[in-house]
Amino acid sequence: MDTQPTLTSHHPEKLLSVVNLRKAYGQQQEVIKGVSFDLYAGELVAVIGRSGAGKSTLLHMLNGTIETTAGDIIGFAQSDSPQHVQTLSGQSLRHWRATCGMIFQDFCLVPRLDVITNVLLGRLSETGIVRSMLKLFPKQDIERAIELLEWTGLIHHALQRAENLSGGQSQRVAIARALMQNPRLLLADEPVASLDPKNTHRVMQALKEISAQNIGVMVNLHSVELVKQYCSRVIGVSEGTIVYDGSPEGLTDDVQQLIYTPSSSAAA
Ligand SMILES: Nc1ncnc2c1ncn2[C@@H]1O[C@H](COP(=O)(O)OP(=O)(O)OP(=O)(O)O)[C@@H](O)[C@H]1O
Repeated sequence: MDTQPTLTSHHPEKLLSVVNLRKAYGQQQEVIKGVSFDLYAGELVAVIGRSGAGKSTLLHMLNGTIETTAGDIIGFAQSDSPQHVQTLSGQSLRHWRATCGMIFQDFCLVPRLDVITNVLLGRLSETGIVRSMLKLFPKQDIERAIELLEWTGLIHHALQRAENLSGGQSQRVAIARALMQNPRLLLADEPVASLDPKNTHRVMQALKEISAQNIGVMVNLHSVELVKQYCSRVIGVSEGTIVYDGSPEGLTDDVQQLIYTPSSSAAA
């Protein structure tokens, strides 16, 4: 599974600074209410909280698929000067989204295309739609896709249609597709929510290996057990604010109550 160079450093590279971030959908109340944190290369950060706490909204704002209402998201992941993600548009936004790969609960594969083409579609922004549809992928991209399918254990399914894969296999293809962009950050929105225990562990193990390759990984999870088993850091969100940011070992019963109990019942 040695597909990317391992870099070690005593000063982890900062990939992202989130400063006082806020989000309200339309005229509704804010669902993210002034959130700040930094994200570093090599971290596997879990975001946990009750349903509706704002976890998905947060992740989607980081890669620019949901607009922010206020605050700043500063990306350091591209080699040049820091970028204010919420001000990006057009090609620079597409470039940021490639730097900041994303996977989802429902995989978002193209069911009728074969597995390797789905992986290669991770390079769509570079290859272009016409070349991609005609499967005119550069040789080095095909080699990289094969490498990633070997790493995920799915090389024997490379020519099979994606619609015939199990949920766990589909999620691993989605991870491979995200890695085709050579991201510095990987955002995973409830990637194991629909998976059985065995596949859940396979996907979590894959995310851990990706973070060990000096990529910053941020994952929305509902299981504290998985957080403790796999993650290096956990951010607890309650009603749009961060109420805990620290090690998984620090998730005591009191801290979990703070994260998972609605403020109205906590006050009662
Ligand atoms: N497009 C939208 N328009 C209006 N409100 C929205 C929209 N998307 C999310 N919300 C609301 O924002 C709040 C936060 O939703 P979000 O999906 O970010 O929470 P979550 O913590 O990811 O929840 P879950 O764990 O159930 O996925 C919820 O109250 C939700 O109803």
